[in-house]
Amino acid sequence: MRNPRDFLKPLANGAPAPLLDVPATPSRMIHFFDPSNEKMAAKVPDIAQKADVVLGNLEDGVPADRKEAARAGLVSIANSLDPSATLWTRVNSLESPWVLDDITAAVLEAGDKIDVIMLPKVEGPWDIHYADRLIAQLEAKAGLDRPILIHAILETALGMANVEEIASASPRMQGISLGPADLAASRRMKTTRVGGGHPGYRVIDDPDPANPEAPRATAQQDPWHYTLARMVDACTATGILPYYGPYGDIKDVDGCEAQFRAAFLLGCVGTWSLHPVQIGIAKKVFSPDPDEVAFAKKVIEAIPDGRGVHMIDGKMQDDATWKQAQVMVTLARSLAERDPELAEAYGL
Ligand SMILES: CC(=O)SCCNC(=O)CCNC(=O)[C@H](O)C(C)(C)COP(=O)(O)OP(=O)(O)OC[C@H]1O[C@@H](n2cnc3c(N)ncnc32)[C@H](O)[C@@H]1OP(=O)(O)O
Ligand SMILES: O=CC(=O)O
Ligand SMILES: [Mg+2]
Repeated sequence: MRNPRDFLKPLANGAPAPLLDVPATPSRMIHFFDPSNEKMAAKVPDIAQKADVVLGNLEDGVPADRKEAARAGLVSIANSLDPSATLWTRVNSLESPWVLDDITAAVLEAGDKIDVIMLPKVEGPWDIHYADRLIAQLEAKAGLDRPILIHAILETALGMANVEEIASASPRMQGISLGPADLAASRRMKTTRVGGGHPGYRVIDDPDPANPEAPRATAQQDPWHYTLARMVDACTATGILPYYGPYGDIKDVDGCEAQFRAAFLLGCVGTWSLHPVQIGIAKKVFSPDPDEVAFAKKVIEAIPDGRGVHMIDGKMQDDATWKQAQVMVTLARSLAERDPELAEAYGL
């Protein structure tokens, strides 16, 4: 049991007070880079002008002999990046030999520049409680005046079983991303991919009794549907934000767009981009379609108080569709405030 009156008190003397609400700044794409890779790191200042969030990755993808260089690179980039950029980091997992130094360096040496620490392989609320207290102690030591938030990656079967408790573990929680590669391994799924579908995971029409030899229509299904839908509910129910995650087939831009769109339609606010080409895909998908926004505006204008039943363009609209229209227009407005091109496309 935790005393609810203590929920918004800092976990260490001198640490900043927790936030009541997750900041609603756009995070349609969290662009990953390896801070130990000089070529990639050199591109970050430019990429930070295009991507909503840039993330210095210290975990998987960074070889063991470059973990320290990646940590040092993160601190150096944090302290030289344009302050208008939004910087996150992904630290190594909690059982690794690097994570204590990762979190310590991120908070003590760049804590005023890093908004969110992404924690991989979170298995239950105990992992969040550990990181929560540690970050509070370090924030107090660094004299920070705003809390650094935690973003969990959902990538083990146990984490999946505890997703609601993870989402509600602390007011420091910002959101959760799906980690389809590690989750597939943890679940013993028989795949060798980073996210996306699989040609073997499909449904097929029944045979035609009149013509049993005729070809049967078949279609690939989304193996992440259950996971994403449950994650979206856990996040939304607790006031934090849900994200898709990585799509590893960089050259398959259509597959990437389809996977991102499925996540967007289910309620995710953003995704990861692993390669510069995925930034544009994420921007296109996670910014609502101008035609949908125009229809949503029409619904709101036609039903200013959101009540009753109405026919608009041949479709029944009532209190519930009015709320959907509000979701669409609120998102469009928040993006339009920062992006003149979208403001024009949405007429906002
Ligand atoms: C399951 C998980 O945990 S996913 C998260 C961990 N993985 C990652 O973060 C992967 C990040 N991305 C990458 O490492 C790379 O994009 C790769 C390995 C997938 C592909 O890299 P490449 O084969 O070099 O791609 P490509 O040749 O198209 O790159 C073109 C340019 O973009 C740069 N680039 C590629 N990815 C990135 C990136 N994420 N950020 C910045 N620059 C990048 C390359 O350095 C290259 O630069 P150059 O033109 O100066 O030589
Ligand atoms: O970390 C991401 C994953 O898919 O695993
Ligand atoms: Mg992973």
